[in-house]
Amino acid sequence: MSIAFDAVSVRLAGAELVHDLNVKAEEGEVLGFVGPNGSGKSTALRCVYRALRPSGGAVLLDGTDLAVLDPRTSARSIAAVPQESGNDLDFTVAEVVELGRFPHHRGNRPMTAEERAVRDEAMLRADVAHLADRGVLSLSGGERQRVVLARAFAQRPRVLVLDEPTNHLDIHHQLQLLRQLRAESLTVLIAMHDLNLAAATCDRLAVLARGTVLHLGPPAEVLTPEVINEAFGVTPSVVHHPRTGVPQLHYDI
Ligand SMILES: Nc1ncnc2c1ncn2[C@@H]1O[C@H](COP(=O)(O)OP(=O)(O)OP(=O)(O)O)[C@@H](O)[C@H]1O
Repeated sequence: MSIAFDAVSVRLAGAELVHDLNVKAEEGEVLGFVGPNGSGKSTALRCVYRALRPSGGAVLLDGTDLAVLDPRTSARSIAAVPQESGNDLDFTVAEVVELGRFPHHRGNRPMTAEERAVRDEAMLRADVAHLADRGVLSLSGGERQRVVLARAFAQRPRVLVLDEPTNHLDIHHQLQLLRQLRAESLTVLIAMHDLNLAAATCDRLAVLARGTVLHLGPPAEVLTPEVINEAFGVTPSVVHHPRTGVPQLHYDI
């Protein structure tokens, strides 16, 4: 499924946080959102997983305005790994991951064996199966992040929205997640601060600044010293990965 921001703007507390946002992730594409702090990445993504409603324009799921879909319907297609999960109840890991099945349920039926298998597979994929019976409040930051990821996998979405999903993960789990995202036929919207990992992961990057897209294109086109300087006010040296050819940025400290 595709996701498009069609002239999206977001006003909150009298400020325009996002404006004139026009970008479309095609089915199966990994689209990265990069940009300085406060540039509107999270605000834009929150409109896709419906934590925020655009004040102008629309977010389109395969051409349909999300605003006309009931939340449970869109949640069958769109899963999110937000920056903060807001989960401060001491559920077990298995219980939190089960919540991912909620949009697919009718009423309060107990989980079927098939549903449990989906949950268990999601826990394995996010490497939290060994934590299934632990309370989430007792987990480390990275473990908790992987539980939220498992919940999103359990949702079996067509579109996955991830806001800085690697910020608590060790390098092993960062690479595991980013490889998984590339291997799936999911449409992925991902906000990232690590531009080198973004270059290796994303088909295209949207560079945001001051609430709108400054540049959009494949990593090799947008990760140039000029664009990085324009967006972040620092000038990197750009080299290319010796095996993959992906652009990688280095900085003088
Ligand atoms: N609820 C709110 N009310 C007022 N301003 C807000 C609100 N939420 C976000 N903002 C402001 O909107 C701007 C964009 O925030 P957003 O979180 O989208 O940026 P970001 O690009 O994700 O930043 P970061 O890289 O720091 O995570 C920021 O200046 C932020 O302070």
